[in-house]
Amino acid sequence: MSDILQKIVAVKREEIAAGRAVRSFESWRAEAEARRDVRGFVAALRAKIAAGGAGVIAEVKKASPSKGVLREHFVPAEIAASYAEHGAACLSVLTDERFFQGAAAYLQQAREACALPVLRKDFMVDAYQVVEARALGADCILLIAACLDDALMADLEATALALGMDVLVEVHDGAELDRALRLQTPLVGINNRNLRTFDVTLQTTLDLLPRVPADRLLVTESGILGRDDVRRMRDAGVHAFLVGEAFMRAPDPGAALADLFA
Ligand SMILES: O=C(O)c1ccccc1NCC(=O)[C@H](O)[C@H](O)COP(=O)(O)O
Repeated sequence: MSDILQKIVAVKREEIAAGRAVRSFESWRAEAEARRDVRGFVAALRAKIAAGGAGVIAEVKKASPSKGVLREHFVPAEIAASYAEHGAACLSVLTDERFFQGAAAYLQQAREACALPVLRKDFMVDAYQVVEARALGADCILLIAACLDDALMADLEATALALGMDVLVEVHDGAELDRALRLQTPLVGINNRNLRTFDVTLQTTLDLLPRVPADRLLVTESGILGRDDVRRMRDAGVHAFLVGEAFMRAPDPGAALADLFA
């Protein structure tokens, strides 16, 4: 695991321990199970792609470890509404506070402002976070293969699927991809960002793409900044995109989405 992931995961474990002292797993799970409002994340992506468009997962992210603060005027509900108006398939909302200046409340505010399915973008290492995610309204969770061993990854996936959520499994190399393909989820994200160096290259997606079976839905993640990037990915057969920075730096994130994928 890279240094930054190790640091983030250590903080997550502290947060989970603190969370358990305030509210139990069973209490979150009961609230999660009582919700009957899951929005289909994979279905929304597939519908956009089937209609001939791009399946865009539009990110709501104030800051990141590699880039610092991306946006000063940061109102999640406003950003989410603009994304929905301009054709996003789904949202990704950072809920990590320490490293991304995110918040659980941002996920709730973004989801309430539109009808799009929402990914809880965080670093999941415990089923506690998964039941909490659904109780907050998340429709999908992120599992980062580099943070998880096979047994834990499968366990977190099972918890999410049992609650009706979708799962995006994220990989950065061939070994992680092999592990991800043992999961049930069809949704496989290839992160173009190397989390050791923070270098970003779309070549990562191009290199791993031939190894992704046709029944999986491949999402290219990170570093999609211009129309050339979109064209390069589409020409290679990639139709789903997770984009943050390019939208967050724009005055109107939704208008930037429409422009990027015009
Ligand atoms: O972006 C970082 O600095 C980072 C550091 C450690 C773990 C994850 C990190 N980023 C998460 C992401 O990969 C992006 O939020 C996502 O793929 C969107 O990327 P971009 O369009 O380049 O903002």
